[in-house]
Amino acid sequence: MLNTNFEPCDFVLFGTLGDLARRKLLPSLYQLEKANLIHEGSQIIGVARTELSKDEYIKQVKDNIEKFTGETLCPDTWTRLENKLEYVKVDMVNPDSYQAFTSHVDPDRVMVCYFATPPSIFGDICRGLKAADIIDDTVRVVLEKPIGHDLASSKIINEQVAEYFNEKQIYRIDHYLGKETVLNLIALRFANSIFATNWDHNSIDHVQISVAESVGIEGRWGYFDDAGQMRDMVQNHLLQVLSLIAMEPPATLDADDIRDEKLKVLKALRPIDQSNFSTNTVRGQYIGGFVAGQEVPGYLEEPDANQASRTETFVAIKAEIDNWRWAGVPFYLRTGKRMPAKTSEVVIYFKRQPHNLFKDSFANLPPNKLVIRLQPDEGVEVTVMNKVPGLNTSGSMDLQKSQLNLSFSEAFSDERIADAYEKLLLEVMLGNQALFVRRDEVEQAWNWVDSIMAAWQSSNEPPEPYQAGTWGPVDSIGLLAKEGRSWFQQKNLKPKGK
Ligand SMILES: NC(=O)C1=CN([C@@H]2O[C@H](COP(=O)(O)OP(=O)(O)OC[C@H]3O[C@@H](n4cnc5c(N)ncnc54)[C@H](OP(=O)(O)O)[C@@H]3O)[C@@H](O)[C@H]2O)C=CC1
Ligand SMILES: O=C1O[C@H](COP(=O)(O)O)[C@@H](O)[C@H](O)[C@H]1O
Repeated sequence: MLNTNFEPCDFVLFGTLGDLARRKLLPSLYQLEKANLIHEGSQIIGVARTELSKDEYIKQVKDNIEKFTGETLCPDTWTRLENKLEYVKVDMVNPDSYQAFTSHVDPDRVMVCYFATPPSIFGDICRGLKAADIIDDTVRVVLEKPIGHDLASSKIINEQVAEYFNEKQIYRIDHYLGKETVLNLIALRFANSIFATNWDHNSIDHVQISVAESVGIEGRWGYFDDAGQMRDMVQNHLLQVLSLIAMEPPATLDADDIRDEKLKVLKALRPIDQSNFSTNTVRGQYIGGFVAGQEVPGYLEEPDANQASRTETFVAIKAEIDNWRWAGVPFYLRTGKRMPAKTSEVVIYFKRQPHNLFKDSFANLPPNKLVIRLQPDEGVEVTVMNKVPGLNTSGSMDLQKSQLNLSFSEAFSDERIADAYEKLLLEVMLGNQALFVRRDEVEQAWNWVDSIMAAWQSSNEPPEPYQAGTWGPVDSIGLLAKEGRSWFQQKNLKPKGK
């Protein structure tokens, strides 16, 4: 993963006036500039179809950065960033209009083209770049998720881009791969022999991956209703996290070594189809309720809602990985909107001790748990049993469950936790693909998800309602309860928006 390619580049942001660019990408570029991580010779070229002067664009960028970072801008950082900004109006579906932008880019340096646009025009952008004769080996393209709607449509998009760029030039974003705590999964697993040697079916009973959101669909009915929680979260973020937890040790931290191992996990996922979906999946849709004491509407009462929608806003799945390491170890996945709090964690439940020496104080010794808090309150916690200090006359040893707790904000209080997009934008500028998803991974993930969605569709059953502000439909509790297990519950959670 080591890379010293810190060199000037032309960073071209297609869709610079859109929601993602305003909320995430431009604020992340500001933070990178603040940390002196954008080469002084680089420039940032915003592209959209609206007529704007450079000054108007710069003003919009400044307003958005202030709004979405919530910071008063550092004058020196802003001046450096402002001097790098340029705006070009391009109608991205018209190849002739790309000439407008050739005079702004330097053919002798790396060009990063970030496609923050609907995926339906990724192919048009590639064609336009070709028409303007600015494609060569130094161009990198960044593709936003979701890549397609299913396997077939993702193949079409991937093919369209592959006509112009080879896989080494393509950076597919999954912003979970830029989260510090997700990256830490690699460190935790492979830099600590205590975990590395206990990471399989001999030691682990089951794994839970939960990504709960307290927000609803944030005014994105059009996009979300077409996608649903399965395509929006499971196909990408949850399966990427699962792959990092379950993969074999890669030979090195090079991009393809890691991606080869993740792909093997995705290929080993046991198919869920019409024959087994009802015992292995639960889907839900929120109805009105209360989140953080505030009344919120149900999914079908959201603005622009189609009352007949059967789109799922919650998914729980029991996934199984058919390989040597994970035989018999369920991976329970759960994600939903309008849950009581925004909280994501991976919980590894180790197996119980084979024999209980402490029956007098603990009839059932609880299993050790490794809790990896992805967000918020990022950290790692191990639940252990220990002796309660003190003397007694009974001859028994009193035990107590305790936590070994590493909180990132306490342990690294001098370090700011960077937003995932900051990390990913930096990596693409450095030309490191390790944190980006390869085409075969995306397609394999779609393959698994498509089969579940087809089974749901053929069943013709609606999603199970759950009240906003709860942890999802009752059946999701049953998914674990029928196997004598229960979902991990974080304590002291504070509801928090996006
Ligand atoms: N928003 C989010 O939170 C997330 C978004 N994504 C993905 O990021 C991508 C962008 O999403 P988002 O920002 O929400 O989308 P928006 O619709 O808000 O923005 C799209 C941008 O693309 C430009 N655009 C669209 N069509 C054309 C065209 N024919 N010619 C020129 N410009 C065009 C628009 O320009 P103009 O403003 O001038 O009309 C606008 O700047 C999508 O692929 C989405 O799935 C992924 C994760 C989260
Ligand atoms: O990609 C997406 O992710 C967000 C959740 O991301 P997080 O970093 O806030 O956990 C989700 O709300 C959105 O619907 C989805 O498109």
